[in-house]
Amino acid sequence: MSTSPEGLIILDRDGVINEDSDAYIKSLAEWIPYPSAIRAMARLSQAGYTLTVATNQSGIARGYYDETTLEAMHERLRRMVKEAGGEIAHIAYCPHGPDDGCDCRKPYPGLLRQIQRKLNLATLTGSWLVGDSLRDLQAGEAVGCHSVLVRTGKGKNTETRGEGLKNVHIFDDLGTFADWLLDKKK
Ligand SMILES: O=P(O)(O)OC[C@@H](O)[C@H]1O[C@@H](OP(=O)(O)O)[C@@H](O)[C@@H](O)[C@@H]1O
Ligand SMILES: [Mg+2]
Ligand SMILES: [Zn+2]
Repeated sequence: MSTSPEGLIILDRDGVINEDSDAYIKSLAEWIPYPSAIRAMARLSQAGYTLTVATNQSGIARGYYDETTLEAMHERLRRMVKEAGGEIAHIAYCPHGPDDGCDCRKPYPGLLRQIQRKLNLATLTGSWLVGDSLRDLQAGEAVGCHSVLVRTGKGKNTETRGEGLKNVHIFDDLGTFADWLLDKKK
């Protein structure tokens, strides 16, 4: 099924799909999804939106966990969304640290360009970027996404700081954003 940019949703992971921690999410046991987020992902998927994930995972570069552990988290995420009736088209992650000079660590848009290539899209303009940190929104803005901030994870702090939040839709959580988007689609 081909995707239009407007039908593409790019989700940040930690703090949007699952609980975040200042100590990083270092194991499968520490990866605790928000039940409402899983349900929201299934609803959006069933409504025809293409779901993708773009996540910074500097914990790999820092040696806190490895890519096998990360993949186990993502397998569980894919399975939970599938069991709820939805699917995830692609999960893009940056394993690098802040000093590695990569182009995929948000706020750089490299992960979003990876998703664009994977889905064979000519542009990401008009897609939806949902995050809890300013760097998520900055990555999306760099490629023309609509910016959505959720108050879960670091989102409340991001909102309070207020910097760089022009033209940003703000919702309590992914489920509330899904309600709004699906209502808008009617
Ligand atoms: O929110 P996404 O992008 O899915 O993932 C964020 C995580 O990779 C971690 O990113 C770290 O930032 P630094 O990478 O240390 O700047 C910290 O914010 C951690 O609390 C957080 O768990
Ligand atoms: Mg996050
Ligand atoms: Zn990177």
